[in-house]
Amino acid sequence: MERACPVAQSPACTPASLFTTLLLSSLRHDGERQRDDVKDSPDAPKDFDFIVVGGGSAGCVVASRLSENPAWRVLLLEAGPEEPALTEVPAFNRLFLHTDVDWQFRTQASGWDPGQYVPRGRTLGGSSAINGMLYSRGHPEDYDSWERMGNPGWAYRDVLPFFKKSENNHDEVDADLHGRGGPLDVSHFPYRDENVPVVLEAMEQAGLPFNADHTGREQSGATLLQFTQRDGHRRSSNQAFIAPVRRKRPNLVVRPLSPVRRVLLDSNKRAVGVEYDGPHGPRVALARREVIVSAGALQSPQILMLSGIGPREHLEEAGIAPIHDLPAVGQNLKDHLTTMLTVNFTVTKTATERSDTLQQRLAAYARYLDGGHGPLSATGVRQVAAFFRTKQQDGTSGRRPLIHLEVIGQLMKRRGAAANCTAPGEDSVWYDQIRISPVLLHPRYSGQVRLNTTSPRSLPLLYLNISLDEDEERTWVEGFRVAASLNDTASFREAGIVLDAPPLPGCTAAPNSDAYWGCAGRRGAQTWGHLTGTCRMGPDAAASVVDAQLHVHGVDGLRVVDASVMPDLPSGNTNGPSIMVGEKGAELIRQAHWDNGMWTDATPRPQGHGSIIAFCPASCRTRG
Ligand SMILES: Cc1cc2nc3c(=O)[nH]c(=O)nc-3n(C[C@H](O)[C@H](O)[C@H](O)COP(=O)(O)OP(=O)(O)OC[C@H]3O[C@@H](n4cnc5c(N)ncnc54)[C@H](O)[C@@H]3O)c2cc1C
Repeated sequence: MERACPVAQSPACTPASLFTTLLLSSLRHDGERQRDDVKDSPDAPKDFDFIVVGGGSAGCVVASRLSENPAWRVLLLEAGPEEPALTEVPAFNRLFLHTDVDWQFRTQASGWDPGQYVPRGRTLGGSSAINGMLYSRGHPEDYDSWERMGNPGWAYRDVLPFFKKSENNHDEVDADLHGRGGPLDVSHFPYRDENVPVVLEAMEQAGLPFNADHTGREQSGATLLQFTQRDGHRRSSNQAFIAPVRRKRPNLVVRPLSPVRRVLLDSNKRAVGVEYDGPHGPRVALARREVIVSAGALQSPQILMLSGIGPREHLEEAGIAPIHDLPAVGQNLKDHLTTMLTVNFTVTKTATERSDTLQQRLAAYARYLDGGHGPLSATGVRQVAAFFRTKQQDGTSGRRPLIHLEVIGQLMKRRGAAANCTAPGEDSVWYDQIRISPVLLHPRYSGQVRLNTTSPRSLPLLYLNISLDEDEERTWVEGFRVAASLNDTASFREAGIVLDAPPLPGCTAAPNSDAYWGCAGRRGAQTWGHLTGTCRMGPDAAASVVDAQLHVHGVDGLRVVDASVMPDLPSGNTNGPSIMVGEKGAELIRQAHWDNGMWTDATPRPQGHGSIIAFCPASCRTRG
């Protein structure tokens, strides 16, 4: 996930900076997307029907869907800035890591994890603005198991309509399973990297049959992935759900650069508003109906805890007065497990377009600017993946896969114009190495999120607790072995793509042995950015945070709607599922305020600030 060079920070990156500036000036301009709603003066109205905290994958959906009703005033508060224009270039999907639109979390050492960087989007669009854009849903059995955990309404048959509702699929796909006409464009990239068919063929030769649609009836197999993009331009949740309606809906107020400090509760444990830092100072906004927390799996539990909702002992130890004891807040942090020490193949022939010369690079930029064509409109060989069940699963009844093979291009040799710096995206679209990571989709361990300080500005502490039992290690090693077996295929031989498995520092085992791959997994173990589960959905307030309606147990007028509510990981990337949670959450909210064809007004408007100040510091009483 690491970017090779900090673009626009050193003179060495000048060519990259030049190109990005050129592109930037040709793409839509950030300023155009701003509206008066950004101006958050103390006199601005502060009463809303709904307040959505966090404008990420799920939050943008919730705010967009709720504001479809012109009678409801909806406030969307996002901690980060407007989405930068360059996020739309697929090849630059790693450009924004380590920048100010990335929260740049670090984990605490725990289990096999010595401490590592964890990216998260900090901008309108959230992580969907900086992610790899891969569209996945996981397996139908994932959602059936959510229902079996005590969450009625979350089985596959129930969530499928919400996946379809969002989707505007442009490819030839089964209409029973895919949507057309939704706000979120999904399709294959328009540009096909030369090695895409080579890797797909190698996978088939290695026993992974081609599957035309891994989000269809069957997930397993080698596949050409679909992405949240249209004509070579990223479609973040912001681009899909907020940007098209933002100017048209006076009842939707979007405030970037407005981190929420906490949810305000009245003395009946009812959420009545939020306290936040606007660009022009501290503010309070009030919600007549509900507050919806959509700040993602790391910050939704942080906001709940800062609001006094969480494990009593931890809150007291952190110096927060507990208002509602909810032990599961911040627990059950789950993620897919990948590795930095991947199965690497050297591309020995010139099998991919290289940025060897300035002319080639300029040509690529020109092709992109002319309607989104060429290598910059895609993510190189990353368009291919495979999902499969392992031998460990033989004889078991479930069909969901345990391994995802992720394929990435990487530029190892710096040549020609690229010698100065690996420009944004070049490492994925002009590469001389193919890296395959076997991703473990259902590791059993779980971590936690804890408060670091009482300041909303300080990032919470993350413990991944990575560790596998012997069974899981065997499964993972099988993933490495299948990836390495591509070396024995005619497809790779003919294309001159050769396994490169050198001795690994700290691993004594013979290269390409099971022990060698086991060591690569253990030493390279890292997050895949699919953090979920910290406000887990379930029926029991002792073991979960929200119920199947996404209400926080024991608190009125407060829901969590984002990846944090997932009670278990889906068997695939989590952006599509987070957007589905947003769609379903918005519908649950809509139904709760809809009675006999009338919008209900059952929720009493809070009377001034009288009921809130019990939990509001003196400073907040004077705020606008
Ligand atoms: C680098 C990376 C690559 C990934 N690649 C893929 C991929 O290719 N495909 C895929 O399906 N998934 C991918 N994912 C995962 C996927 O993007 C996430 O699972 C999904 O976006 C989570 O959605 P969310 O709504 O829960 O949180 P987010 O989208 O992270 O949104 C949370 C939002 O809340 C805001 N926020 C936080 N605290 C506050 C506060 N106090 N006040 C106001 N706002 C706040 C944040 O700034 C953010 O905008 C990737 C993730 C990362 C980080």
